[in-house]
Amino acid sequence: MLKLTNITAGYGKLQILNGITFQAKENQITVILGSNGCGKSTTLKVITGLLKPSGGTVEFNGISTGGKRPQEIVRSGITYVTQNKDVFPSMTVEENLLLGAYTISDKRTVSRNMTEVFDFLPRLKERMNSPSGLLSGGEQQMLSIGRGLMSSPKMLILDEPSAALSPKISQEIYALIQRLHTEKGISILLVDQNVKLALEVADYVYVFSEGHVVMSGTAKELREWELKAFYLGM
Ligand SMILES: Nc1ncnc2c1ncn2[C@@H]1O[C@H](COP(=O)(O)OP(=O)(O)OP(=O)(O)O)[C@@H](O)[C@H]1O
Repeated sequence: MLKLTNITAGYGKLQILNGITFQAKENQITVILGSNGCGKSTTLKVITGLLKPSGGTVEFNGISTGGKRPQEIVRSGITYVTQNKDVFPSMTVEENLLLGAYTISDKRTVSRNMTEVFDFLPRLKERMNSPSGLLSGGEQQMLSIGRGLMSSPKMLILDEPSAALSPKISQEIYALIQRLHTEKGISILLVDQNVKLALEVADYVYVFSEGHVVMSGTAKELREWELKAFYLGM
């Protein structure tokens, strides 16, 4: 389980997170929602070690990740799939996938993970020798997720997995997210502007506003909460 307690963080003098407390439980899909600029990505940067919080604690499976470098956090089982599908366009699909295994030194594990990714995402196998820049937007998002899988994660953190994708492709990506959960047993923490799709897969939801958690509950509870219109524009 991932547990954040009273996290404060920001950029220079600008404080963005004003005491964030939440949990993402093992084998669940946890979703963070909230309007632009409320601190969702900043929270993910704190969890993944890219941004040092000014206060509070982050624990993964009972062990503090405070002070750990990003690659140590990846080794502990948390892998970040960043926004914008940042694949390297001139490198092939296979080469991009190999980059995701940068924390693993054992070649047999890397090769096994590659086989598992190709079994799980056969479309990537078909395109393994293509430059990644030739893939469609949805395939690039799939490749970003596949690259995340190369590090043998226990928890995948997905930042805006449906950003800039058509409704149909967004649905495909969400179906893939559910398979990660049900077929591979990977815990998921995701942030998305697509409230409808995110609520369809969520086990538990946190809503942020101005660097605070302002609501939390199951997706069903959240749908019923009358103030959702105010925070989520639904
Ligand atoms: N590197 C940075 N330096 C200064 N300010 C930043 C930096 N990164 C983000 N911010 C600011 O911090 C605030 C929170 O940004 P954050 O990316 O966490 O928001 P978000 O909730 O993920 O929003 P969005 O849904 O638009 O991605 C924003 O006002 C943003 O402009």
